[in-house]
Amino acid sequence: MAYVASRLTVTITLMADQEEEQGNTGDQNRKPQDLPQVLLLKPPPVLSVIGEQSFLSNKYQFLKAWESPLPLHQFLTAHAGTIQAILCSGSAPVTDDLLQLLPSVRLVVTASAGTNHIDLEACHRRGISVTNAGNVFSDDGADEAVGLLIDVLRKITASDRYVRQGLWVSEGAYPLGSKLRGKRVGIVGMGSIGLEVAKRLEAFGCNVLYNSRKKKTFLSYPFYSDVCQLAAHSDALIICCALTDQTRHMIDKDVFSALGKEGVIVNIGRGAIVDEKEMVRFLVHGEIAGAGLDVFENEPDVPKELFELDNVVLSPHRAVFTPESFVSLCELVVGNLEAFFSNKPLLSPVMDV
Ligand SMILES: O=CC(=O)O
Repeated sequence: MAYVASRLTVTITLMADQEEEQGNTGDQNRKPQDLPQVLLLKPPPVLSVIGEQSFLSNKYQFLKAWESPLPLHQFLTAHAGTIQAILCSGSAPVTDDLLQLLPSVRLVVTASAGTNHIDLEACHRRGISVTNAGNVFSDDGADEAVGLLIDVLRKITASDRYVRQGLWVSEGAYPLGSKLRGKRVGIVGMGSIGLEVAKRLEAFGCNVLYNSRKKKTFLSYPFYSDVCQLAAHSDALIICCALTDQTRHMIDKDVFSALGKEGVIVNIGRGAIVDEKEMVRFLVHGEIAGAGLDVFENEPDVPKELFELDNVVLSPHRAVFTPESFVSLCELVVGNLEAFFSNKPLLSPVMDV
């Protein structure tokens, strides 16, 4: 945490120095009620790590809905005409109904890579720009994906449990895991996280194949437009794509059948990309070999059947979060707000209207 605090202090000091050089210190002297209003519906995870003081720039008046004694609807109605931006994360959906209540909103900044909690169509229709976490989470997401794959293949956490329970002494050797080198790994979603996963897997000597909305002409990995075909040619599938209407339950029983008894699935995208009931059924019946899961359909509820399975590694939706990535996120969020309120191009636009 000391690392985070010191890098952040450097960043904030640098920003302050630059502003002084530009003679731009006026915002600090403005009364809070004159500053642009930014709504927070729920505290994003980054807040508890970075701290409010550092995350919430004093150039804006942040309205924290969860701190108000008023019921949410009343709170929003009271500020309806003045809220210009929303800062959100996956835990607080930005729906068309919410936006209807807030006619002055022109920007939604999400502190997440995924945007499935935002009604993008409604934002587009209402002329609202949207930004996300851009590439700041790509390294950590890719590290976790590869970590989960290695864990499942080499049975790392399962054998850790075995040793801790004293079973090495009473039962002898633990069953061997299987080799990573040479495995055919199908990446579903070749965005910035998928590309980082591919780089890492190449270094481990795997054969990378992929599925994506479109073939990437700059990549030489085999491309499969059909995810079942990808599964049929893969020893493991890593899900890194976004959750959209097109990808919801895209990993279904046909994909699991194509992956087969020796196949492993890793999901760091969103739980609902996978038909979770089918995945549990395939795992329980030994019809796929294992799973490494950071995301689930109804978080924080995880299907209880998975707790019994030693070939499943579970993680509480934290693949992309590290204090270091939160520092970069913090800079990006502040940068997007600054860009928007000074009519400059957004730093990580999902939709710039
Ligand atoms: O899951 C995390 C994110 O979308 O940032």
